[in-house]
Amino acid sequence: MPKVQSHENATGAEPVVFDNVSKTYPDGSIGVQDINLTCEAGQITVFVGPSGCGKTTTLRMINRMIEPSDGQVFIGDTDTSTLDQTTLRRGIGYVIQSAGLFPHRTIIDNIATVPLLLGANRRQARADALELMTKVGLDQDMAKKYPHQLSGGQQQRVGVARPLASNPPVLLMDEPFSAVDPIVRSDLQAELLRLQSELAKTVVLVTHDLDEAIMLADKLVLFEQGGRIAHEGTPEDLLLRPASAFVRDFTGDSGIRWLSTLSTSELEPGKARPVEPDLVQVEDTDWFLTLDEHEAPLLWQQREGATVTVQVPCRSTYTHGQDPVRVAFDSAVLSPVSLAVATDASNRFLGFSGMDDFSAVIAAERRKPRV
Ligand SMILES: Nc1ncnc2c1ncn2[C@@H]1O[C@H](COP(=O)(O)OP(=O)(O)OP(=O)(O)O)[C@@H](O)[C@H]1O
Repeated sequence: MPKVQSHENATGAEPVVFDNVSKTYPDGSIGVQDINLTCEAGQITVFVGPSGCGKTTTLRMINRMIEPSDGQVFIGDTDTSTLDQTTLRRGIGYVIQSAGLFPHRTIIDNIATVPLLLGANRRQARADALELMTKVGLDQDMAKKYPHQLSGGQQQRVGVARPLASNPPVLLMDEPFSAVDPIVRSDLQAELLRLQSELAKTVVLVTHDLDEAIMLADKLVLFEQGGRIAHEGTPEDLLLRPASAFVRDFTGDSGIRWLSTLSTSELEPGKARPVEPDLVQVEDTDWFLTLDEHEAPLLWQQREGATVTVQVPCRSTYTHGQDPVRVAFDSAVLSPVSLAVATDASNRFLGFSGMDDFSAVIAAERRKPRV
């Protein structure tokens, strides 16, 4: 986890600080009450919680799409209420669920919108936009296309690239990935983490998906009914040390979810005896794993001598050091010998990991001192 810091970080990102902030809507509805919270500079803070508990209200008070009724919101040392809204929003990127692109502008012009509005040189703005397309994983061939010619996931990548064009220190994301299918969604999540490791913005993100929150968050903020914060901390804090019964209920299956925060890099895949270039045996068993010509896992086989008696496809593997222990656990549960199949980033077979290996990682993690 990145080290917590409250002041401007090396990349110029600044913290967002809520000081006793409340919002009551004109009809008397309570949006949030007494929010005291720091979204640390250069980190991802994720708001989760049941519907109607104030996540979006809190997010939108940062760029003053919603004005607080009480209290102050700071970006760095600046009280946001002292800035005019245009100046404030220039420093804050905003990504929404449906990408919110201009339908009649090309992708490149969509991305370059804000720099052009601010008077940037057209050629430079477009060159920057092309570079950003690559950064968010979009093919530059798409530059001249219109939003409706792109898939939902591609549009959402443009939705992320557009605010980044003005290089804002703060990026707000309201359910950014909820309109796309699960596979695209996990690609976009991985892309966001990769981008963030490079850009280190102060990101504040709202999601309904607790697993997404656990994957992305440096700090998780769980809201509860009445617009109050039930618990804030690292994902591990919420999962293993819930502050209340509400937090415990909300984070159900917390032990399994916690495995999403543990790296597989401490596992040492083994237990495999090479038989032929494309065949390994699980040590001390009559089970074998066949490999294809690129050494990628292919089939589980049970053998009696040279006869294959059972054969099932190997459908679940984990990428060693890249996937979390939860993925390895899943692979073990789905394998006929209760062993996870480890591969390298090129999907080449590395070895097997078992429940005892996971237990060792969990025990080691539990022994680590808490800060
Ligand atoms: N414009 C408004 N006028 C009156 N009440 C509002 C308004 N916007 C939000 N609220 C109320 O404020 C509370 C918090 O709403 P908010 O949208 O912030 O919740 P949320 O946690 O983001 O919900 P969801 O997960 O459903 O998007 C709710 O009770 C909601 O009904």
